[in-house]
Amino acid sequence: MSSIPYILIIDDDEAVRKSIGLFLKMNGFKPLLAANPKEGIALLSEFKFSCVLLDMNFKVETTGDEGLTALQKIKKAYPELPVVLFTGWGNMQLAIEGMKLGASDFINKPWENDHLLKCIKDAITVKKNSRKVQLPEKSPSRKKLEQEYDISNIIGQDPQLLKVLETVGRVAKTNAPILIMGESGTGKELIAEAVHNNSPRTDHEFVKVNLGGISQSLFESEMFGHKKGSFTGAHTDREGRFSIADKGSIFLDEMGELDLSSQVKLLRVLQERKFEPLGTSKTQSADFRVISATNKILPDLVRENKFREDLFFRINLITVVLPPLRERKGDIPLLADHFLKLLETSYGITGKSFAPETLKWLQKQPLKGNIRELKNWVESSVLMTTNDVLEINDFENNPTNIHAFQNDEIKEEIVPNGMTLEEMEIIMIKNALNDNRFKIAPSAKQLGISRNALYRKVEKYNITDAQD
Ligand SMILES: Nc1ncnc2c1ncn2[C@@H]1O[C@H](COP(=O)(O)OP(=O)(O)OP(=O)(O)O)[C@@H](O)[C@H]1O
Repeated sequence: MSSIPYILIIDDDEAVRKSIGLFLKMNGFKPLLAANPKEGIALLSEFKFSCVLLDMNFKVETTGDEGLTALQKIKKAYPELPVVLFTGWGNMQLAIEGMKLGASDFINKPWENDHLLKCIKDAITVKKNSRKVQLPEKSPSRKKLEQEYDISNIIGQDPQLLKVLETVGRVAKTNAPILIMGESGTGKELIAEAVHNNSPRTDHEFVKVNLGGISQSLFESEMFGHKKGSFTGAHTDREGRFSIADKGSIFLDEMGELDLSSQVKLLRVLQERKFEPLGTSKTQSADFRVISATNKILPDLVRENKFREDLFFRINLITVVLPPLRERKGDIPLLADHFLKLLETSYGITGKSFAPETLKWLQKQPLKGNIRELKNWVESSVLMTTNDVLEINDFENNPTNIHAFQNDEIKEEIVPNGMTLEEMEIIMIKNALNDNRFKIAPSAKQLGISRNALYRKVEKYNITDAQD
């Protein structure tokens, strides 16, 4: 039997059928053509297909009902078979209906061949057949995952996490957009990096954008770039984030914070991969993979009309949900040890360990800030104690890493051996920034210093993540 993947093309326009058929043939597929859903469904019972390309706009019927009915029939008879929809530009509602009924993806007409090819390949690899999270039924072993994927910096053995890692590794090689959901501090950014690092795009840029930190007025200039003089303050040309992400990945963090008018602009780029930098009418295009993250429940925002449904369906071909730390308590000792080791490598603090009861006690703490909170707590407690074996007391006396140092009196005896005051200051600043989403004002408040003082320190220590 031939291993060439069969693709079924259902479209009433003969020219479209033939041109796509030819293009797919040239790209190693075996296309079979059907002029209407009835013909298509008949072919499905004769051949084993890898994917169906289904037009939604048949000439006689422009409502798309015929396409939707065909989609339902196909998904009912062949639930595993990926179906990619063809919809007319502007008929987004139809695409959304289709995605809800289990379509893998949708392509707007007129289409670009390269994009079409990527969508088909992704649909086949991902085999997405519902809007539910695509997690494997059985949790894979950590060892096996490590043999296949580069995930060594993501600590944990919890079955929920391993399932997420399996999905991430499997889909990383596609171009499919991924939405990572999870509470703050659960490791969404780390997962986004893993997607990029395990993808063929790894030699190109991983561009991180905090959408929560971009105001409506700056969205276009930030994302699409601008020409010198295009607005007051545009003193030089500036490359936008999408352009920098060309051939790489763009990580859109805090997606749930994006205002509605910027959502429209984002949708257009994600659909067309084209944009115009401010101050120019020249259209630029870029080839990027989109990874989004949010700690909000996006479907709720969609229901409340705060997030566009079409954008939601555009970004979440694959959704992974990271469990909060309280649901994977078994990983707390592993994570705590990992953060201890990181301190060894970055700050030369050696010979420290946790008393077994300390680790048990940590597992019982609420840790609402998830892994970030655990990391900060471990770091600051290790820095503050003179004990080699960390006791519960070391954590209890240091309810948060920052508060212990808020009054300027840092006692000499609590400065760990071999560590300078400057090194401690850097850690404290980084922790405060981390706690406050890299925003200067609240971080300064937490540290008990003025904004300007924090600005100076950030500059002095070359801490790049801080934001206005
Ligand atoms: N599984 C893990 N193994 C090791 N470190 C982790 C893991 N998960 C998260 N971390 C660390 O915890 C901190 C918080 O993680 P990260 O920034 O990825 O969280 P997040 O979910 O993106 O948070 P937010 O929603 O606030 O942006 C980071 O320092 C990260 O390196």
